[in-house]
Amino acid sequence: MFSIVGDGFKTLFLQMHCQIGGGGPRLGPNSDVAAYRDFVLQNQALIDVPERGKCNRWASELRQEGNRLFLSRKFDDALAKFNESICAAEPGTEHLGMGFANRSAVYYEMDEYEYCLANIELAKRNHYPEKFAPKLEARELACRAKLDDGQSKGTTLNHSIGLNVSPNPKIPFIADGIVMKRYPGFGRGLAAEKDFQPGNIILEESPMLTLVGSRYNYCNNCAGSFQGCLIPCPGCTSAMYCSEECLGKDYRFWHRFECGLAEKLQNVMFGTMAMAPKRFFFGLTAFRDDIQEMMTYCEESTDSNDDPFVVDHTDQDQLEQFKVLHQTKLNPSMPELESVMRLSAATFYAIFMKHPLVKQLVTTDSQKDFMLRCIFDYIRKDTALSLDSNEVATCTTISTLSTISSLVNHSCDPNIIMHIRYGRIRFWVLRPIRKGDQIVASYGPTWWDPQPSYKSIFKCSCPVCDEGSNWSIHEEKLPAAVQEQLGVKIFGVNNPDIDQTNVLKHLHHFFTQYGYLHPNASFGPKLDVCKFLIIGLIHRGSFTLERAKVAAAQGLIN
Ligand SMILES: C[S@@+](CC[C@H](N)C(=O)[O-])C[C@H]1O[C@@H](n2cnc3c(N)ncnc32)[C@H](O)[C@@H]1O
Repeated sequence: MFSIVGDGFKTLFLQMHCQIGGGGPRLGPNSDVAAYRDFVLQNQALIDVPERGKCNRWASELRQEGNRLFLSRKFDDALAKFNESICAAEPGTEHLGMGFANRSAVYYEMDEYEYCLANIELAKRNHYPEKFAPKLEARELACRAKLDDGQSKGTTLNHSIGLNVSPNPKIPFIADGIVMKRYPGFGRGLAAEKDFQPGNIILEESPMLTLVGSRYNYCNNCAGSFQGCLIPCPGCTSAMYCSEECLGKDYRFWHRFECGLAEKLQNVMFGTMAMAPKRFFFGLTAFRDDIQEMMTYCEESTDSNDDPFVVDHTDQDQLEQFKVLHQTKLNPSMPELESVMRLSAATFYAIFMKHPLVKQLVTTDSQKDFMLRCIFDYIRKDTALSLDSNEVATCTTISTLSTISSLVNHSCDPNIIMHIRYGRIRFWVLRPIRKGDQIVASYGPTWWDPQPSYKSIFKCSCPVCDEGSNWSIHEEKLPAAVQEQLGVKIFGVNNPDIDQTNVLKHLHHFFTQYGYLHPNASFGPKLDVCKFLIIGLIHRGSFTLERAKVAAAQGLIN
């Protein structure tokens, strides 16, 4: 789970405990969430922080900081600073153009010429000052010369990172032959109805909702992390997007409720719990802003189907997807978080009820009560349902909520690698999956890397942790032929001259051939190698795809 906790939330939490000691209202883990709401409404002053508006002076200061980082060749940090400056710049002023131009300079130094040209274009379209135009033109010419000289980092993939097996006809982003099943001890999960082989990519889903702690490195809609292409929300300083399409979609389903409240929301954030209001407003939008209709559906359909495989995903019907997600029956037991969840729901309620649009849509007492309870219900469910990925480079956690991928359960002996980044969730088969197997990913720990510090909100029922199962690591020595093959593969992985895609192919071939010896202790490091190779391929592949998109938009390729 996400670890960011806002200062306002901490202050409110302390105040709640002081009041208990001082004879104030007793708010305990079982108190009704309405009592928490009343407490927050009485103490609103404690969480009220001002919003930061667009300001060119601030944009200029941020650009100077970015320039210093650029000169020290800290390019990623410089990009984040320039992004912050782009967000702060007042629309229609030269400060916006200057931010994009500075970003183009970073990309030139990183030998990312397509991204550089894209930013030069953005600078020109956004009032870049005439007096500096020769500098920008010189950079553009130099960039084109580099590309003409064949110095692009590449716009074609030599290894697909998309679904590479036949898709489900109604859900094109998941392999055919996968269904939802209920598993004792796990709840819902994904089951294979046919065999899958190592190397198969069996899911490539765009998350329905995302949550990212860092505003200036990721797209506010899809959580894509292509800093070089991010454009700002024209209305606030807190959201960036990887495309006009993401900007439009996010505005419609979420950002119109969040825009102008970002600082207040950040101040009361308690990790993944911030996903809940997002889900609520996504639902409200799917119900065409008709809170009464949404309320009637949510209150009357308590026994509806929670199997997302019944929904036809080809027509991208957000209402159907919302409905099936709403039906999730998960009710995790988290006694230590009960008060926090209630307080969190109440603070979100108090903040959103000040938004003019929310005030206009949510008017009666019963509608207000529904909004409060719905956000509380989603906080509880989404804490369990969200899938998280930790980004080491930016110290950020990306949380996602989706109809299909959120069904995947954890096992310390995973058969897939789950990768969440660049606006996509991918499931990549690691070791052979047989018809009837549950498809399981690791949420963190594995048998070869148990991660003692890992804390989970559930007691793990996977075969490795379940004392009743007969799962155990085989310590016996492997046959000579296998050992020899393992040795060769390790050599291949460490050798920079060998194409990693081929090494991955060999490793997959190895597991297909000798997978029956799993879980042998000697396999652990190889599974780890597979994991890193897969992550590396997705990383490079995603950048290549993005570079190709940027190049096509520039007319550099067809
Ligand atoms: C991302 S959801 C997976 C889908 C979920 N099982 C469902 O019914 O919707 C994660 C939640 O599933 C359950 N879960 C996943 N892996 C588990 C495991 N190894 N042992 C027990 N429960 C597990 C926990 O409730 C966890 O919070």
